[in-house]
Amino acid sequence: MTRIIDGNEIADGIRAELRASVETLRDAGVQPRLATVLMSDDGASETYVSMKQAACDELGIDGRHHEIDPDAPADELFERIDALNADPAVHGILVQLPLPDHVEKRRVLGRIDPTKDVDGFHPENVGRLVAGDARFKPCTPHGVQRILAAEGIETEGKDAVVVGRSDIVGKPMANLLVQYGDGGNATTTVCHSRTDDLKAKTRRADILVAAAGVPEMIDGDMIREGATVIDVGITRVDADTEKGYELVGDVDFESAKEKADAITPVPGGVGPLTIAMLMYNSVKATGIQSDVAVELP
Ligand SMILES: NC(=O)C1=CN([C@@H]2O[C@H](COP(=O)(O)OP(=O)(O)OC[C@H]3O[C@@H](n4cnc5c(N)ncnc54)[C@H](OP(=O)(O)O)[C@@H]3O)[C@@H](O)[C@H]2O)C=CC1
Ligand SMILES: Nc1nc(=O)c2c([nH]1)NC[C@@H]1CN(c3ccc(C(=O)N[C@@H](CCC(=O)O)C(=O)O)cc3)C=[N+]21
Repeated sequence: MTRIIDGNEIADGIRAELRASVETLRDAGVQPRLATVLMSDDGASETYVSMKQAACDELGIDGRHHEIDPDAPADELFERIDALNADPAVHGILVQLPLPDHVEKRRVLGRIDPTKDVDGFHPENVGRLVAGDARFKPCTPHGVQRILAAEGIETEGKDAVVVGRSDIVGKPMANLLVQYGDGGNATTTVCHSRTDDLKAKTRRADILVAAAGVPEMIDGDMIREGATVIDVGITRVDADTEKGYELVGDVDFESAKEKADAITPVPGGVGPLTIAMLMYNSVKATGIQSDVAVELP
């Protein structure tokens, strides 16, 4: 029987433990605070940011939301980041991506204080991750690692294939899978839009992570019998539903389920873990900055 992995359940468990970590900090007189910054009027981005704020509320983290007009000059965003960096009461800063075209992503990510960089996208944190000394693991790949661990799926010695090489999902995912230690030691292949004969690569995967953002591009025929399939992709597709859209993953769930031993659905798979691991990094950042020893799940 194919196992349908319940991301909400795994995320609930992590959040429950994080609540105790937040208590420890508050008992020590430290109120964890996460600033989210949105410079976009995209509906999906607005939804994600409000979900992050709701997760903060649930855990007792003080979530402060900042909005910047998408037409404003980039300097307005830089000045806001500088102010948040300088505010000792703010422990975590997340600038929601994507940003408007006139704002250079690299300059933004490099401007955030690396000890407050709860996304783990600052070059210092990327470097630490690659060097095997991660401070903040990027939330989505970290969440995928937690799913594999929770499901008892061993990575050591396995063939892992990641479809996608973005800075926020594909590259850090591949990096975690190839690291020494638990959740790593996999033989890892990274595929992208220029990959020749993608199917030949994905069919070798014991663990397949799909993060291309192309709805249902991975079907059962591209999956090895018995594989674990992790679907990171989320695309809003127009549909006759209350919201006017539905969420579609990169994996054709019905045909993939016939081949996979375990598979994540969309929604209810990786997404909830992304939010849980953002909370994890926010608690970790607070501990680092306040010098309070805090246990993390
Ligand atoms: N569940 C969650 O928590 C999250 C979900 N997402 C979702 O994951 C998906 C990926 O996000 P993100 O990494 O930011 O996206 P990007 O668009 O930044 O990257 C997509 C990657 O997929 C590759 N790709 C695109 N088309 C193909 C193809 N036909 N075959 C092989 N590779 C392909 C691209 O290749 P190339 O580099 O050559 O262009 C690129 O490397 C999106 O659907 C996004 O919404 C993202 C973050 C969190
Ligand atoms: N700086 C930055 N950090 C991010 O972590 C970041 C970002 N920018 N930009 C966009 C992507 C996307 N992302 C998701 C978070 C939660 C769900 C999630 O919880 N999804 C639910 C469903 C959500 C819904 O109903 O729309 C699920 O899959 O079950 C999905 C995607 C974080 N991202």
